[in-house]
Amino acid sequence: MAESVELPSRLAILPFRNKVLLPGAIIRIRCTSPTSVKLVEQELWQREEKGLIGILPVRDAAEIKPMGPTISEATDSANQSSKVQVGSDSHKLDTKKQNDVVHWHNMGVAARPLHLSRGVEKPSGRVTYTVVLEGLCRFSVQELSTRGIYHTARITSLEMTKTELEQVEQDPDFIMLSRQFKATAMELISVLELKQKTGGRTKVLLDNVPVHKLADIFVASFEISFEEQLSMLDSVDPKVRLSKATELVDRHLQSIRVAEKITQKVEGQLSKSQKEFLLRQQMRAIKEELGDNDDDEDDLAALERKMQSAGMPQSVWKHAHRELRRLKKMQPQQPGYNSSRVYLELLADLPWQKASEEIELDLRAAQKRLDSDHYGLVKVKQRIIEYLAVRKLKPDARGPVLCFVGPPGVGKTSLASSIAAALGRKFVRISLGGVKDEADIRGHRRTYVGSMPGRLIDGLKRVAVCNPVMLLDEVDKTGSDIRGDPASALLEVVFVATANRLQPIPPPLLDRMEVIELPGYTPEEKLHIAVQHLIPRVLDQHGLSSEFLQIPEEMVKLVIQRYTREAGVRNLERNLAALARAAAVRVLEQEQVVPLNKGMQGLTTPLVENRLAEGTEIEMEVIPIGVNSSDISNTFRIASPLVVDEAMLEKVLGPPRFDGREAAERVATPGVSVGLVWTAFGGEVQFVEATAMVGKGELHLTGQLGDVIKESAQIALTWVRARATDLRLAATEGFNLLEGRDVHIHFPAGAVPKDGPSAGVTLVTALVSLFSQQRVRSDTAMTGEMTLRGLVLPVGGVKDKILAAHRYGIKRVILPERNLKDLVEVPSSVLANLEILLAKRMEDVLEHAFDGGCPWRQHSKQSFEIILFFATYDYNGVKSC
Ligand SMILES: Nc1ncnc2c1ncn2[C@@H]1O[C@H](COP(=O)(O)OP(=O)(O)OP(=O)(O)O)[C@@H](O)[C@H]1O
Repeated sequence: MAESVELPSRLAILPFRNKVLLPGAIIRIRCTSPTSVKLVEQELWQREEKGLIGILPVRDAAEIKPMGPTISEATDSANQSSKVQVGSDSHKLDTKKQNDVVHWHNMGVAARPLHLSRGVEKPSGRVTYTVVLEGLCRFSVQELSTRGIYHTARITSLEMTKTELEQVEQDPDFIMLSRQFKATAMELISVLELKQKTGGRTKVLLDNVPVHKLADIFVASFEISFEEQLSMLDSVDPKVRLSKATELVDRHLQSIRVAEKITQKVEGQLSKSQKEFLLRQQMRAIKEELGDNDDDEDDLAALERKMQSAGMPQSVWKHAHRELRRLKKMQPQQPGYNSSRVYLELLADLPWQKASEEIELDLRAAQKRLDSDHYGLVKVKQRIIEYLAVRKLKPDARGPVLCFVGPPGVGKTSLASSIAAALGRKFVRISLGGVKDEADIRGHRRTYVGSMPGRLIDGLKRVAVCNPVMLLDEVDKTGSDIRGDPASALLEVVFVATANRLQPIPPPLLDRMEVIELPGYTPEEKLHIAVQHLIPRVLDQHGLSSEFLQIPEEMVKLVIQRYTREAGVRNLERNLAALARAAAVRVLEQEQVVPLNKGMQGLTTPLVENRLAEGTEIEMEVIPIGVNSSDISNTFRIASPLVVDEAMLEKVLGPPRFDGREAAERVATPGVSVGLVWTAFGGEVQFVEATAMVGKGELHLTGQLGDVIKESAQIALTWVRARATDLRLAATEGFNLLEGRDVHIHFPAGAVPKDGPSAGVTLVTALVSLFSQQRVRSDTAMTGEMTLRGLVLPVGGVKDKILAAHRYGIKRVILPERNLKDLVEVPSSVLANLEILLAKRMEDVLEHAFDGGCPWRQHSKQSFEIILFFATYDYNGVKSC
């Protein structure tokens, strides 16, 4: 609360439109206009010693009513040195057209800042200030002029001197008025105390604060009109002020009392309406007992109207109408009434006639759209364009279902939505993941209790047009069980579908689809996708722009190498989003806060504190007056954007998740080999661990494995056992591991399920490594199937597997010889970093997989040397031995 203050002779003036700040009041304002921002910047923010500013009420010309003395000024910012004289009565110096004129009150209140914070709005970079001000004392304006783009005023303080105050306090009228005011104020406090359980500290005020100040404080704490606020401000004479305040406090008190009465009355009425509700419920029950179904009849009539206007085709209408007639004859309590009704409601809700208007298909525009949404994928885009071309020539052709197959995050869904956009149709995605019941897609039979429409119908209802592009997401994830085969329901419709793998899609469904494979991306492709598509999109989604955040290519590469190891770009996008979120926080952190030396607590009055604490504080935007905003529009821009560096990567994304040393660490002990496999996540590097223990020669397998891989493991073990002699020769200490031992093979690949034959050579290599006790090369991964005779057979998904090897930093890949032709699909940038070794027989694989070549060939080399040694010995004439 304000102690007596010395005012300077000139104050910078912040105009308040239609609002008055009274002495003792506290107000929080947000300055956004260039004038007020400049004023706060220069008068408060940049000053060491925060000064005072003047708050002057103003009002627009349109609002003019007879009021106290005013000053008028044309809002002409060009007139930088304009001076406005203050007159004695109502002064309107209308120098410009009426619209531009604002009227300044000639009396204001000096205020001091209690709290000051600076903010930068994104994405414009506009600076704003939030200031908490405390009104101190009244002043009158002698002369108003401008300083730059804001106003200043020569002022005279209207604060009473100590002697004047002492004199007033002796005045019997003043004493009487004081008593009256205090009594009313006390009454108000008691009422508030009851209502809000506060006020204890307010009572203390009554005894400690001079009563003429209390008058302002009390009036400032509740809502009164602008006119009343002005008249309170104009009450320089303490007696006038006290009598006005008493009147206003009393009125406020009465209004609280009236409000309370109304609340009580409303509460009474509420219980009455509850009573009514109960009675109505009872009445309804009685009516139902009597079979008096007026309400239901009304409802059914409404349903019929809805059905009529739904535009159903004739055949559907016939069926629906028959159903409605049946429904009308039923009693609501009858079984089947509800399901029949829900069914008809659904029929009436479906978008039978509502279609998004198909735009004339422009293939060039479609190509442009696909190109602008997706980087690369040339063949895929080409196939889509062909598909669209056929649609254009024969719009009613039941074309094939396009099925995009590929690992997660390679753009399957977004390609489908680009197709919809190119056709000008709405897009709806229906997830089929986990659907086991055919009825989930097709819908239940209506006679089934709790029957529901299927996901397709649901999708149609959701999208509300009858010709959307429907994306059947994850067709490979539908299961089939005794309740039917969900895939068979899909045969009836034409859509775009996606799947991660082809294998689980039932052949009849696959037959109707045209499969377009989307392999994973190379690191270079990921970099392009990130720079051209993901970063701009992520920045936009977070309300940022490159003015705020820049992610250099080098850093994107690090994110790709160290934080992701996926075939697609989904995690890359997530990591970029994490950086954008962190940047958004930093941008907001630039909003600096200056807590001024004198804390607010000691200064505010409990009454005003209450208002702030209860969130009812006044938050007003200070109006721009006399300002041409272009003057300073670009003054406050973010100095420099935040540029992501390695330190920020670590801070936001954590320590690197992948470091390229994994393979070396895993194969440190004999019995582990590095394979390339194909999973639902695309090509993957998978480690196979083999170990042996005392047992009956059994094979144990663990990991998420399908039947085919179990068979591969059996073949591998048989093959290795058949070469037991060679291995025995090769093994140093473990050569008898094969006999009386159980073998345990583990695929430690977490939750990635693995089936298919391509781990055959990897399994053999792990076993040979175990039995020969030799480590495999950590820089080499292999793929391929084998027969019992050790013939290495080709495998599928070569491109994806080689991309995976590249992601893991593998340098050599052993590949079945007959897969050589598949290498044409592999980007040359990847091949340039890899040594491809071809293998025809299992021995070729082993030759490449171990450092010194196939372990038993090494062994036979050693034996040969020993034999030679003996021969030499013989030669030297030790025949006698
Ligand atoms: N070639 C590309 N160019 C631009 N953006 C791409 C490209 N490939 C993928 N994206 C973006 O990567 C994100 C993931 O793609 P999308 O959701 O289409 O993957 P998906 O293949 O459908 O994955 P899922 O199998 O998990 O459904 C999207 O934001 C998509 O726009």
